[in-house]
Amino acid sequence: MGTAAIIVAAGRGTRAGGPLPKQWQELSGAPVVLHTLRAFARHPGIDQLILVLHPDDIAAGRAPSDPPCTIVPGGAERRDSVLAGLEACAPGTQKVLIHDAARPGVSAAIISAVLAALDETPAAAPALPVTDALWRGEKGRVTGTQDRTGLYRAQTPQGFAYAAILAAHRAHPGPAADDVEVARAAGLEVAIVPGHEDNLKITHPDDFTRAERILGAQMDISQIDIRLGNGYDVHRFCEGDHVTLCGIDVPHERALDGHSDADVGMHAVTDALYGALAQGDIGRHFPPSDPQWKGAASEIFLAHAANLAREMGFTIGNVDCTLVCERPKIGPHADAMQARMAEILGIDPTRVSIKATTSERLGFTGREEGIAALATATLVKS
Ligand SMILES: Nc1ccn([C@@H]2O[C@H](COP(=O)(O)OP(=O)(O)OP(=O)(O)O)[C@@H](O)[C@H]2O)c(=O)n1
Ligand SMILES: C[C@](O)(CO)[C@H](O)COP(=O)(O)O
Repeated sequence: MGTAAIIVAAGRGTRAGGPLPKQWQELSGAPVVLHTLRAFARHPGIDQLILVLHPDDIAAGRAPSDPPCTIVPGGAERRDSVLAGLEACAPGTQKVLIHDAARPGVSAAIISAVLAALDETPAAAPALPVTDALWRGEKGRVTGTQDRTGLYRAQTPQGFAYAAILAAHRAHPGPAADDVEVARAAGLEVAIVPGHEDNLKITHPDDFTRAERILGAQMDISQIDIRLGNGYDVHRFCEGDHVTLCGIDVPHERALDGHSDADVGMHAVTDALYGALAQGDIGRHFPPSDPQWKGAASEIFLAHAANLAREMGFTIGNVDCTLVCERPKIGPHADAMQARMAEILGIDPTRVSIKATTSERLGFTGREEGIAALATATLVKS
């Protein structure tokens, strides 16, 4: 529990406007605050994550459950929220990073740079040198110029030796623009590490468009958790007049034998999802020894696997299923199977592929003793 990250998200975002405080508005498919939390959750140097929320947002049930974090009610001013977060750090905390939820574009490189600088100084923060000319102005007129030498634009995460910043915050008498100001008032030396333009603080309505662009560009493969799973299943033929494949009843002179409805395609896709999640297989979640699953519709299994994926924070990228049989012919039913599978999975049909092959009359499928199915599924968490 050596290094904590405190994400302050208890402001009301009045300057940004919108139907919800800025940290709850959607950006690239997730609330701003979730992008920020994930950036710290996936950094290997962070041991504990503390999220400071407005009490109204906690009461409204907005606190996220994934990534796992300690939820703390914030205060009226930013520094009240920071102090609440500091007080909630686990015993033994050595270093702490304090970051605005409103900066979702923070990179792993900035987090690493601040952490590394803390090995040398009790405080460190990212900043960018001012590059524009600076004026003073009044009533729409320039009234003077300001030398920009030695001026920086401060960003977060601002990092500190934990005990030192806790004591500094507890002792600080008045307002403070940021935690560096509090640290300096307590006499701490603060190192400057390079900030980045992409680490912008969403403050005004236009900033959402910029932040969306930045997050879109940042979504590189190294930041996305992609899981691949495979599934394989076989059911033998028995007496009957139809087979159920990928949720569709297909007329046939035989049926498939099984404990459930023997939907071999749906079972393979279900196992591919469980496999991608490293959560075993259908048998583990729905034991064949349990009589309640006798003759069960396989969509129960598929829906369970899809919901489990969502609960674990994944979206289903795609599924691809190959049915192996000489007969019945799958082609005429493939579109209906695709639509039904997509409906159960809760995804767009363009993400579902159902295809078939014969085995050239070789083996048990070639001899029409049964049907086999193979499936692949991808899951994505960003
Ligand atoms: N009482 C407060 C005020 C601010 N913050 C957080 O501090 C960060 C930086 O503050 P700012 O950008 O000023 O956010 P708001 O106070 O929400 O914005 P505004 O001033 O426009 O209302 C934000 O992530 C904000 O949620 C906080 O945790 N508690
Ligand atoms: C902490 C900060 O993000 C550093 O730039 C900034 O001071 C927050 O400013 P605000 O006045 O709360 O918008």
